Amino acid sequence: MTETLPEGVRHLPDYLDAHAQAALVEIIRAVVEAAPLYVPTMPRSGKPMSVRMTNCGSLGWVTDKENGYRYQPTHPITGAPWAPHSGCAAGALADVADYAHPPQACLVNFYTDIAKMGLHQDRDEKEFAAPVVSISLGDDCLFRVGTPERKGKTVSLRLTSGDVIVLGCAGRLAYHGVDRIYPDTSTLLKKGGRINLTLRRVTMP
Ligand SMILES: O=C(O)CCC(=O)C(=O)O
Ligand SMILES: [Fe+2]
Repeated sequence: MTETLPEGVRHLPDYLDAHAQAALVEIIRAVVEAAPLYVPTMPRSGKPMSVRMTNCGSLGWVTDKENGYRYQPTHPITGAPWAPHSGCAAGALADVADYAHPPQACLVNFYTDIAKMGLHQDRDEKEFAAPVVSISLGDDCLFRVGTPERKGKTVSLRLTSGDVIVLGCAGRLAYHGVDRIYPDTSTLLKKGGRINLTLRRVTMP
């Protein structure tokens, strides 16, 4: 099956080899130890998301009932500053992004077998000239991506461990989401599940 992706959306299959994936998992393990995964909740409704999250970098993306979607320099539960994302895949952004400045936020999403993420735009940043770069690790998922219009046509593609998705230029505000996880499709994570790292530039340089 060949996928025709919406304009500005790039899929780089097997971008990270097995060694690079394992190294990244070790880095994420340390990130999660310092900044535990927490259950994000939706603005206003307070409905819990099925994905658990943490961040590294100078800014982290968080959400809760009271204050909604935002970036902040500290963990919402522990209050501690996020650990720097030195080495945490920041190189990937530099390599694929055609953007001169480093990412500030590295969002870590953890999906169990039943977790998913509804169709949304990444638009809490001030700088849309920088692409969003997203890395998949662990179990496969069914990723859906469309256009910057909510009702635009979408295409679905299966992402596997090591794949990278880039949302840039006309695709920077493309709607996207994760419809499902395919359990037990990777042995990278000992307890299974899927990790997604999303690297973003937040402020204007
Ligand atoms: O898990 C993914 O592949 C997408 C994550 C995402 O879209 C987000 O965190 O904004
Ligand atoms: Fe997103």
